[in-house]
Amino acid sequence: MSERVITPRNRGFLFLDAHPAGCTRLVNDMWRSAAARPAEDLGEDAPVALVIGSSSGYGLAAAVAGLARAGIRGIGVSFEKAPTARRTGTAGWYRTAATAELAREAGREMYFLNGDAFSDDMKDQVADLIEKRFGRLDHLIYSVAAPRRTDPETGVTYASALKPIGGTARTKTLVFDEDGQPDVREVATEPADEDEIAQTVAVMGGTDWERWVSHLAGRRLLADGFSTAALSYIGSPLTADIYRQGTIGAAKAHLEQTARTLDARLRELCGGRAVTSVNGAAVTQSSTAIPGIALYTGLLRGVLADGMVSPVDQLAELWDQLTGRSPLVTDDEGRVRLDTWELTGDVQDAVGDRWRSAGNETIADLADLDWFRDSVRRLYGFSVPGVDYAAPVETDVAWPAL
Ligand SMILES: NC(=O)c1ccc[n+]([C@@H]2O[C@H](COP(=O)([O-])OP(=O)(O)OC[C@H]3O[C@@H](n4cnc5c(N)ncnc54)[C@H](O)[C@@H]3O)[C@@H](O)[C@H]2O)c1
Repeated sequence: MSERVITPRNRGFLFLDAHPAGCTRLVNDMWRSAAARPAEDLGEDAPVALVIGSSSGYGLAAAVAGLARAGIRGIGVSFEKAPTARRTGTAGWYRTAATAELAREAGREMYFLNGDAFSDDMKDQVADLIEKRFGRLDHLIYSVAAPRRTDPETGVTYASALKPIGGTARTKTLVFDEDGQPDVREVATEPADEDEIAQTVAVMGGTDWERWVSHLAGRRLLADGFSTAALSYIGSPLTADIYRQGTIGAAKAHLEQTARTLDARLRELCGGRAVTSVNGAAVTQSSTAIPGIALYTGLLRGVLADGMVSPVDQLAELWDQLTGRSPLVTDDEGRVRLDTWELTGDVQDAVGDRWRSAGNETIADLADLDWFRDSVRRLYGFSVPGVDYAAPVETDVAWPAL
């Protein structure tokens, strides 16, 4: 037992500790929101799903919406750090424990594995578990965001870069100083060289997703009608230089091309499907690291307020499409578009106007800064309504047992 009061300590958008009670409460709130049309208990017919990146952001939304709404059972994979004597566990550690508890209460068989999804060892562990417990896999959601990937075949480690391609990008950004005051600045990012582009594609492109599907197909675990979706982002012209036209955009283009190749293979192999799911902007640990995205998301919230569609609501829609509750609709590039609320002309015009006039004097009126600050803190379980932060809390929470 190691109960203590946890106070937030941060450097910029990164916090050193996470609050277990806050993380748990957020997962519970997501569950309630996704279960507006709860799934019936399908027993042995319940879809078997694998969610890779299940502890955070869109992957967590996939796991929670899948369990609460689509009635899935299956496996979640993520890479999180355990609590130690000095530090709490990572937020994803506590969110995974909370997700597992909700799955248990709902009577859904769900296992969580902690380790490197890029490794062959993790692919073997997952395949063994599917074989032993479920016999088949119906759905795979791929939602990994990582700075590095070691290729298991060569041992080479690739690092992703967040840079423009072809020329220097100047973008406005939003940071907060030590007193929490907003600071809108312009930053210049030098263009990536060919090697940085290739390395980013090697980390965040479709290679590992394709390896997962091939691995599971090789073990004959893909059910008839198997479907898989990998998460992607397009985003606004305002962030295009650094995002969609930049190194990460090259990786997303590779991911989307991988989807088209996989789709053709799976149709032939098992009547299956592979798509990318293009989702809207959300405050996550990964997205706050991208220059300009914090400002953009704060302004977007300023324009849309509650009209922003949460990750769990977007993923509930994705599950409806993957499980046949509603038809699977793709654009002409084979992508499921859950980002249309963000990219309408009206919304982009309004965000663009605000972006151009954003400065230190105007930002508080243009962006929803309180929402943005709270959203960042909530990534670590802080600023969650209803949690008593003055009370000691148990940090030594066990990873869900297999
Ligand atoms: N945040 C956004 O605005 C946004 C919008 C649209 C699409 N997306 C896409 O969603 C996907 C997930 O991004 P996110 O923002 O939810 O990220 P996130 O940082 O919130 O979550 C990343 C997840 O990946 C897991 N992970 C990282 N490295 C791993 C490894 N080596 N092995 C196993 N698991 C690992 C983490 O544990 C975590 O569960 C990405 O493809 C991203 O491009 C994000």
